[in-house]
Amino acid sequence: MTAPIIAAKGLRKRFGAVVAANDVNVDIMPGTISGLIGTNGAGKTTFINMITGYLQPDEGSILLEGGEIVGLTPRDVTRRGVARSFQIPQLFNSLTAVENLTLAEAALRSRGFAGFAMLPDSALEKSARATLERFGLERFGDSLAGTMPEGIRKLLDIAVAMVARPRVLFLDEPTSGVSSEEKFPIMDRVIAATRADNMSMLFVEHDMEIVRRYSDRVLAFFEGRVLIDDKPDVVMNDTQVRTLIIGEEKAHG
Ligand SMILES: Nc1ncnc2c1ncn2[C@@H]1O[C@H](COP(=O)(O)OP(=O)(O)OP(=O)(O)O)[C@@H](O)[C@H]1O
Repeated sequence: MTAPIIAAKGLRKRFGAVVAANDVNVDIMPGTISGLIGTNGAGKTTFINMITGYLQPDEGSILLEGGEIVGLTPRDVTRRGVARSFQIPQLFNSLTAVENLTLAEAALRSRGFAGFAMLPDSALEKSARATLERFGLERFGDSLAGTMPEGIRKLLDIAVAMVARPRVLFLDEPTSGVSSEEKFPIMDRVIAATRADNMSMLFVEHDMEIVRRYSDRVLAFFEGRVLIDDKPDVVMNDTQVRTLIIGEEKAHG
């Protein structure tokens, strides 16, 4: 039997009276794409924050290929092969696309922002341009990140996360804030890159058409718990999911 690449067990997290994670158990299998859905405040971002080291769970364990990662810093989690994006792109707006990518790579290779010194490195630039090509962004190489359309910024932000060549990638609302015509091309690029590297990917998404089309399995969160974890059709047709989540998400999106 294949072992999960990530096994989250018994995760709990409270913020005062709010229980954001209430005994969350999730296995992520190698090479799979998981959609994560849930109402606003269901605990989706909290879950990603705990896995990627941005939040420490109050209780529970997160195993990456069998090794505990609770307690590691975000940087150390990234170094072990788990990358992420945020709801809002984390780009340097006054730098070009190539500079954003080379900076990310330099920072990974070095131990911090001493990486700035490595910006003119032609090998880094070549690698950045190859990444841009992979995402169909080559014509934006010399554009400033702050001047790009939102869909391009989202894609560039994901490309930056992938500089680490992660084995597992977490995307927090990769298509939020972009037009409905842009959503599918963005997902097509991201999924192609994910599959080409046999990466595991989990993405938070409010658009049910995107979830249905791109997920191998879907996790539905409600009030800090996993309501159901199954194939997309099973989850989408589940009565509780339809009543508690999909109805509300239609209004949301
Ligand atoms: N740092 C924090 N301090 C206090 N409360 C928080 C904090 N982070 C999250 N919460 C609360 O925990 C609950 C879960 O939040 P979370 O952001 O994980 O939900 P979500 O499912 O990602 O929602 P959305 O779809 O709106 O992004 C919410 O009630 C939220 O207000």
